[in-house]
Amino acid sequence: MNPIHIVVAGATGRMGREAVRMIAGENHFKLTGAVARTHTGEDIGEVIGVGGLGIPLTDSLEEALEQGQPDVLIDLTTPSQVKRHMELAIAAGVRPVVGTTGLTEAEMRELDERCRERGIGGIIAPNFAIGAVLMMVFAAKAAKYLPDVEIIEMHHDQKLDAPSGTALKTAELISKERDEKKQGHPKEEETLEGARGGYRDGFRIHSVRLPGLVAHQEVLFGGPGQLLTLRHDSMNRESFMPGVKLAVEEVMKQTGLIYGLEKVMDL
Ligand SMILES: NC(=O)C1=CN([C@@H]2O[C@H](COP(=O)(O)OP(=O)(O)OC[C@H]3O[C@@H](n4cnc5c(N)ncnc54)[C@H](OP(=O)(O)O)[C@@H]3O)[C@@H](O)[C@H]2O)C=CC1
Ligand SMILES: O=C(O)C1=N[C@H](C(=O)O)C[C@H](O)C1
Repeated sequence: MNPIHIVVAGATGRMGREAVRMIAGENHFKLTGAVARTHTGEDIGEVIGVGGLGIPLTDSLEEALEQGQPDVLIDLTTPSQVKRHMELAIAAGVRPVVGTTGLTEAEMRELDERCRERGIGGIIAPNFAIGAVLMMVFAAKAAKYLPDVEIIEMHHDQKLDAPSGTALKTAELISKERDEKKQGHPKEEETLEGARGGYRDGFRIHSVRLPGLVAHQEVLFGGPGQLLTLRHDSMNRESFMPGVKLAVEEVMKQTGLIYGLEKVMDL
């Protein structure tokens, strides 16, 4: 079997360097390019401390796509770059596997059309940690029977977007399972702006940012006399790699853009 050729955008970042390590450790994956704004020309393996991989960093995804002829782009960059990267990849017939958060629903619809026109698959996974995907799916099931819910997501203080992609995806899955319901007291008033969090389909999402955190989420359900708490913790970025590997394997079999890893899992 030919290995799947992969370019990583954001290869020097917290997630990107884990992805490069994961690819280097899999016989059926081959790294063909690495993109970041810094360290141009340096070997990505040397930059992340795993020894030479023979892949120089470039600051141009266009160049990495042309030279490496990859099958898959793994994008782990920033909300401001991800759409342009996906457009470039799809136009070149390269399947995007995207962990970068911050794309709007309208942007995802447009990118889905582009994938279909090109006859290729793409996967956007707001969270690659298998445990986090299970938490989201379990939350949707719980919401059917315990419709009063609030989400608390907690991340490191370098995160650019709030709420997290995981919280938004959890909210979307919950909203599909329960009728819109306005929670809390009808006369409730905030005496401190933002105290009740962001409002979405009748419920609240709260974002915490602190040094020391990695990626954590609690989904709290309340009913008369009872509470159910679903919680997931990523202790490090290695936790996301089995999901990245699964997404790369699955994207080769799909057509159109898939939003959420649960759609390629047997759940
Ligand atoms: N789906 C999931 O499971 C997960 C998703 N994420 C998401 O992944 C993304 C990356 O997170 P994280 O690794 O923590 O971020 P980092 O800030 O650590 O890394 C960002 C990477 O993107 C590169 N980059 C930034 N701007 C550009 C640009 N204009 N062109 C090319 N490369 C660029 C940076 O390169 P340089 O250093 O040279 O600037 C760096 O390599 C975020 O959106 C985050 O929310 C994070 C964890 C899990
Ligand atoms: O920025 C992060 O770190 C993470 N981002 C994703 C999100 O927004 O949900 C996934 C994970 O929570 C880590």
